[in-house]
Parts: sequence; C-alpha cells; structure tokens
Amino acid sequence: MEVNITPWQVTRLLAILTVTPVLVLVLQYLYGVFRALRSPLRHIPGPWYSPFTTLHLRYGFATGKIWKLVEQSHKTYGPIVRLGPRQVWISDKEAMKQILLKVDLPKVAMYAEISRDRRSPGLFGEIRPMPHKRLKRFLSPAFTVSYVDNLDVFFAKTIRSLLDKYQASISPVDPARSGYEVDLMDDLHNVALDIMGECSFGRGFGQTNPDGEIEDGVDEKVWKSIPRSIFDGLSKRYQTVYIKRFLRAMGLDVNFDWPKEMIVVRPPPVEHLGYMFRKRLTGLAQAIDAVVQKRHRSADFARPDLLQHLVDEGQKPDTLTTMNTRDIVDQMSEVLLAGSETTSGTTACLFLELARNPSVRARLLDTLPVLDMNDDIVTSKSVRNEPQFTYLEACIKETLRLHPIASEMGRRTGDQWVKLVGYDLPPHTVVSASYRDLHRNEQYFPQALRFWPERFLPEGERGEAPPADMDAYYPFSAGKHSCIGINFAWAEMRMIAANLLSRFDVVEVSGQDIDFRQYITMQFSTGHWKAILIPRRPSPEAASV
Ligand code: HEM
Repeated sequence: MEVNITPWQVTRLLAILTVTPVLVLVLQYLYGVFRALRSPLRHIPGPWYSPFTTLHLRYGFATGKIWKLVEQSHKTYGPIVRLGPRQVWISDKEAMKQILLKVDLPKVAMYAEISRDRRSPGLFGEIRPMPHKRLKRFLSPAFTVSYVDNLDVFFAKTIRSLLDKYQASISPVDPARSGYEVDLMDDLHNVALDIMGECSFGRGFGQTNPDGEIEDGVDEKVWKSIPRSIFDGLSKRYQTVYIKRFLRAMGLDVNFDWPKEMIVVRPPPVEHLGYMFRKRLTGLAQAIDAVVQKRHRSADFARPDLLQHLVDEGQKPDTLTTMNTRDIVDQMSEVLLAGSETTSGTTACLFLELARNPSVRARLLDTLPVLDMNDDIVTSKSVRNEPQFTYLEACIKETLRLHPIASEMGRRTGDQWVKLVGYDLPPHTVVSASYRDLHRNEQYFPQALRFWPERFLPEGERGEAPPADMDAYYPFSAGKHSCIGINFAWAEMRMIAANLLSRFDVVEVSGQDIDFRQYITMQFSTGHWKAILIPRRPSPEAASV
C-alpha cells in the first residue's frame, strides 16, 4: 500500500512534535506555580518570587553566594523565611532544637550528590538511615578523645614541619625585618591536609614540607596530588548537582569519577597483574591501593589510624560486604573534605579575629607561654587541661560561634507534616537550619558581631560579657548527624593555635578584602589571607644576625 505524505503534513507533524513537549513543560511549570501559590508555605514571609522559581537558589549554590541571600533574607523577614517553592530557612533557637534533636529531620538528597557513587557514599553523604547508623557506629571508635590523643604525634610532626618552614624564612640576613609575611590561610590549609594525610591515609601529602618522605612504592606526584584531586572531584559534583539531577530525570545517570589528572596510567606492579580490576582504578586508587595492600600484607605496617580501621574491619554499610580499596577511598575522601577545610578555615578565622582585635590578642598572648622555635610541641591534652590555655579555648569557641564553618544544614520534612516557628510545613519541604544567623542573633548573643571570647569564660571571669547561650550554639551540629570529627577538630585547632601563638604575634597585611564563599563549608573566597608573623622570642639564628 502506498502512503502519500504531503509537505504540509510533514510540517504539521514536526510542529506537533516540537510544540507538544514544550507545552507539557509549560503546563508542568504552571501546575507547579499553582501548587506553590496554594501551598501552606504561602503564609511564610519571603521575597515575592519565591513561589515561582529556584533559579536564584541554583545561582547562589553554584557561585558560593547563597549565604549572602540567606543572611539578607533573615534580616528582612525574620527567623523563618521562604526562599523557594518548597524551600524554607530557619534560624530560630527552639526550632533548631526540634530540627536537629526532637523531630530529627532527615538530610536532603543533596548530600549524597557529592559522593562518587550515590549508592556508595561516605558518612557525610550517607542519607539512608540504617546504613548511616551502621557506618557511624563503625567509624566512631576512630574519633574518641583517647583515640585522637594517640594521634598527637602525627599532629606534632606536621606542626614541626610548619615551624621548620617558618624558621627557614626567619633566618634570612635582614635585621630590619621584625616579622615575615606568610599566606596564613594557605599554610593552615596545607597543615590540615597533611594532618589528615598522616592520620587517615597513613602519610602526609607533602603540602607543608614538599621535601618530606612519602609512601614507599607510590608515585610521588600522584600522592601529592591526592588532596587537590579529591577537592576538584567533590566540588565538581557539588556545583553540578542540578545538571546531574536534570540528566537523571532524562534517564542519564552521570557519575563524576575522580578527575582526569588523577587517572595516571601506570603499569600495575608485577605482583598485582592478576588483579584485573585494579587496572581500572584511577591513579588515586592505585596510590592508596599500594598503601592498603601493604597494610593487608603485613602487620608491621599497621598504624593506629582511620585507614587501619577501614582496612581491618571496613564493611559496606548497606550490603555488609568487605570494603575494597575504592570503597575505602570513597570513605576517606569525604573525611578529608569534612576534616580539612573546616579546621583550617576556623583556625584562619581565629587568627583573623585576633589580628583585628588587638585587646583580645594582647590578653591572649599574655596568658600563653612564650616558646622558642625548637621547644617541644604543646600537645592538645595540655591545652585541654592546663589553666594557662583557658582563654585560648574561649577564643576558639568564640570563633566557632562567629564563623561557623558549616553555615547551614539541609534537612527535609520527609513524609510528615512538621510544625516549626508556628507554621505547619507540609511533607517534602526543604528546611535549612541557618546556624550562622542563629549564632549572630542579638537575642542569644548580645553584641553578636563583636569577637568577645569572655562570653565563654566561667562565671566570675567574664567581666562585662554576657554568658554564651549554649542552647543557641551548634558549631558541630547536634543529633545523629552531628560532627563525628569534633575531638579531632578540637585537638588540631588547639595544637596549631597554641604552638603558633606561643611563638608568634600576628598582624594582618593591610589592604586585603575578606569575603567568603560557601561550597558546603564557608571558605575565604580567594583561598588566601596574608599575615605578618612576629617572633615572640627571636630564634637564635635571627638574634645572631
Ligand atoms: C572546626 C572544625 C569542624 C566543624 C566546625 C565541623 C562541623 C560539622 C557540622 C556542623 C556537621 C554537620 C553537618 C550537617 O549535618 O549537615 C559535621 C559533620 C561531619 N563532620 Fe565535621 N566539623 C569539623 C571538623 C571535622 C573533622 C576534623 C572531621 C574528620 C576528621 C569531620 C568529619 C565530619 C563528618 C564525617 C561529618 C558527617 C557526620 C554525619 O553525617 O553523621 N569534621 N561537621
């Protein structure tokens, strides 16, 4: 049978094929707007465009500027604000308790998106309740106070590297120099990475001291590039969340593996040739694989660190099968992310506040010992227990209040209606807990923008300062998703701050414009902050010049 199709019919068919999907999309959007306008969230204050679009949120998350919109919105609309069709932000103290502890809302799906594989995430990205519970129970023994106290030696090694680097800079024959300029943000970040390397990967990454030894049998370049590769991989996944979701809706599940620069094709060592799967691992996994295999092979290489814990007993929390190298890398990369930018960013903010608040700095330096470069490294246990460090502890607590590195946390109402700040929130509402705005609320912390460590001193030692409202203080969150690394973070911040400030005074290099960007954590937007470190006691070399 012959079918005759006229050009006019072809044109009509094409028009129908083009117009129909567009029409479906437009109708879908209009239905969404209709629902958003009628949603019970319509009573919550917020900008007029909130019910119609999430474009401004996507822009904010992709550019790291979301915190500015949130800050401004809380200022304008109060402790609860609607910023999207089903997105609200909350900075109220009682509501925060409900979100984190009483109702204990689940994490939003966004967390899982930073993992290499959404179905095999690390603790941070694990949003399925049972696997999360198992994983946290399994990892927790590697984060207790006593476990972390045993890691002091690794912390001390890295801090010594930093001091050595500074000592080398102090020595130049320049008697006129009373101090020397450093990129403190960069240095602190490198120290944090090396500490994570020492404590979780079995070896520092050679960031603080590029001449330090690295793991035997591992390509040096690959090993040193591990942190950069992990960060690139994680931030690429974070920045492309919405694109990935869109593609998934179209049937394309895109997973960003470790970045290309890490995929170094090296012939596997002869003894490994039989393991074909290993050929497919990236350079990163190959580097880590060498360490994992070494630890598997002999107890002589065992170390009391997170890696050992994973190598000895690691099981995937959903299938309960033994973790392979790649699973271990997935776990450790999230710990690296959660554990390096956080402590380095907070410590940098501590130094920034000290540099900008001379009276606080003077009081702090007065309380601390004055050490020579070669003196022993002060341990975190000493800082924790000795009274001379009480004010330093208060300064760190105040930094965590004013600059909470996780400025907000994404939760959702799940299948339930939840009442918060007097509003009934329907199922599937995204509820962001605004820590930063809670911590900066005048009601809970009078003169909230003032760096005032005395708030955290014991009664009778606070002077004029009001006591900190601990019910409105969540730097490490609370509830089942609270920070597993809190003891680790405290140990690191204590040791770095005590050891630097016992040796140096700190002054800011003028003319720097400090701004922040929020990519999961808050970071200095340029990634740099320059300061002048002035030795509190000249080193013997400097004195003899
Ligand atoms: C000053 C330093 C730190 C701060 C302020 C901080 C803060 C936080 C906060 C607020 C959360 C909750 C995030 C959420 O629920 O959305 C969190 C979770 C987490 N943190 Fe930290 N953190 C710090 C350092 C560390 C360190 C050093 C490690 C590891 C060595 C670490 C590992 C983690 C992990 C794995 C999670 C996910 C926990 C879970 O979901 O159960 N953090 N952190």
